[in-house]
Amino acid sequence: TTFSASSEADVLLKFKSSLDDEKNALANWNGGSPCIGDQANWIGVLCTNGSVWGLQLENMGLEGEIDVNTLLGLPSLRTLSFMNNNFDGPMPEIKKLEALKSLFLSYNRFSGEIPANAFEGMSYLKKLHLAGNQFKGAIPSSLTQLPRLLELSLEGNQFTGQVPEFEQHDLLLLNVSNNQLDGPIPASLANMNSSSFSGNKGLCGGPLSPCTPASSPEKKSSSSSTTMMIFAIVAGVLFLITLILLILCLRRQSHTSQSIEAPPPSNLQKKASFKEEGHFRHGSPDHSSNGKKAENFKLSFVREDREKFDLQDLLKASAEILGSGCFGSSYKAALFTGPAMVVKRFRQMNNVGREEFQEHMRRLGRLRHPNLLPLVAYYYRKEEKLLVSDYVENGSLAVYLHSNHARGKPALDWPTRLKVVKGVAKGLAYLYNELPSLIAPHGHLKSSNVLLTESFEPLVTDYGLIPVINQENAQDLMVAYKSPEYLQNKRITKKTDIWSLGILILEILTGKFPANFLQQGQQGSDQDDLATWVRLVAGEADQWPAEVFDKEMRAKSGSEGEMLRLLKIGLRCCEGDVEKRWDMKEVVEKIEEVREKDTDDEFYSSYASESDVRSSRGLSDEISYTIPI
Ligand SMILES: Nc1ncnc2c1ncn2[C@@H]1O[C@H](COP(=O)(O)OP(=O)(O)OP(=O)(O)O)[C@@H](O)[C@H]1O
Repeated sequence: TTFSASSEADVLLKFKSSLDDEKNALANWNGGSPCIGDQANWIGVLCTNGSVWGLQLENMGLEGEIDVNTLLGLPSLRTLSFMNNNFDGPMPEIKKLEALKSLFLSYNRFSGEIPANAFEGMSYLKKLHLAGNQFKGAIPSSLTQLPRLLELSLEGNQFTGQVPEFEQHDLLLLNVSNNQLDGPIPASLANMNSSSFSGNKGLCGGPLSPCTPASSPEKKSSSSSTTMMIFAIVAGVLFLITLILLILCLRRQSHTSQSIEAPPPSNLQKKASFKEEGHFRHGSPDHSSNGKKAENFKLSFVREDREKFDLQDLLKASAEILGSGCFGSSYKAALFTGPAMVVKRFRQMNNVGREEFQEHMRRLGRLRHPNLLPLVAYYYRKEEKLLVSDYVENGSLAVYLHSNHARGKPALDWPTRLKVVKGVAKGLAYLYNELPSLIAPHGHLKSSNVLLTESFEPLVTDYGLIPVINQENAQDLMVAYKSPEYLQNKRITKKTDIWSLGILILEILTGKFPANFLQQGQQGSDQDDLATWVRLVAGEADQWPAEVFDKEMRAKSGSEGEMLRLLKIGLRCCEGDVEKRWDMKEVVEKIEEVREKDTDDEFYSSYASESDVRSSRGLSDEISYTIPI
């Protein structure tokens, strides 16, 4: 049976009706066909031949029910991603979608046990990502029966029991770290990296330390009753202490809850022609009665060369939310006569007083480089700060790398990706020169902080903020604090930004989202990042590591050597040992040496196909394709 486009539209609309789309992210799911040929007309929909083959509804603040039965009406559906939303409740009954090849549910709030047979019969499933939820109980045994499984990411849940045997599998990626698993690691997984298992107190064997009699669950259960009693007493005392601390904490909170849960509405809110009250959960325009004087809305400009305006000027036109990051939301607001601006709201910025803040903003305002997005103005209030910069029409690199399908735009090709890397490296080198007093002059380099001009020149943003960010929050918020040196030694160095650049390069080349590989805010090793995955996959390939590169990246034939060279640079930047890691100067030099191949050969699109790409490509012999690990 062929399904007409209109019936797929109906299916999707029915699917949407059970979702809770508070941010109205799926606003353009209204009329027409979701797909026109291979192009998506609706956001988050992936299309092939006029049919829906995937849904990529990520970072949209979605909640509600994932109505699997309705999705059965999409016969070409092969991939589903609901990563980074707010879905909760039990694992959806996904096995009904027998033809599914990949499922990404990481970083939601799913909970409860997953039935042992939850994945039974899913003979096409290759990738299953459930990281960062609250699943508990045993790892479902049906996973071991999936004939095509390649990637299994279960980290950051509360799975208990033993790691099952994956005998018939050639898993490329396995991560069960940060759960509550115990017992020996099965022999079939013994050659996996230790980071795949770290953060489970009871696991042993394989790449971890050898199992001792005490680590065997059977032995544990036969412990003498005296040990049990001592344990019970200690647990009881601990429970009491926790209870007392909790009560004290609650008391303290009740004193401060005014400021935590309902801070006074900001001037921005009060003035808000912003209609999205939901986005200002902590206050609404209704509370704006205590009108303040206009001078309170005054922006402080850090550049002389810009026309001055006030917050009111910005807010006369309606504002549009661009997205919510770690610190708060960013809004696009248009001046009446003049360009659109972006106002980014920061809450965790009370590290320094007004004077010092002002001085630092002025320092940032003096920076000028073709690859830096200039800071234009700021607004200071004790509780929150607003930073104002130009709106960049083309949006962020993150969107180009991870949602291009949804936007119906072609994926970035190799020359463009190389140009972006070169520009970012230059911007970073400039920051290193101009802000020598900062340990990590950028501190927050990631793909959503790289904006693209019309000609795809990168503009780096959110730089130089480490000195003004609250130190107690920085660990949860900023990229520099996810580096191996911080996770291991609580140390940030002059080379920490190089690590972020390395991860960014690998993200650009692989098309993979680095946060999926990071241990979310947990103390851990440096082994869990995207670089580890690249080393693992590329190291196992004895030829050109096709699996590593983004399949969507188009390039002229013969570019492989240069692509590989950049991949190796990315890996050198991610070197866990800071001493061995390249410094800024070295990295920029190496990146500059990478050239885009200058021939008129036809474009090939072999990365777009899932079939074996090696045969379709003329590999030149002089290049070594193996990655030294
Ligand atoms: N000046 C700008 N022009 C166009 N888009 C922007 C601009 N600044 C930010 N954006 C986009 O708006 C969205 C939200 O950005 P924001 O900076 O608030 O969060 P983030 O970068 O995702 O996370 P973080 O808060 O950690 O920096 C992102 O997709 C970002 O790329």
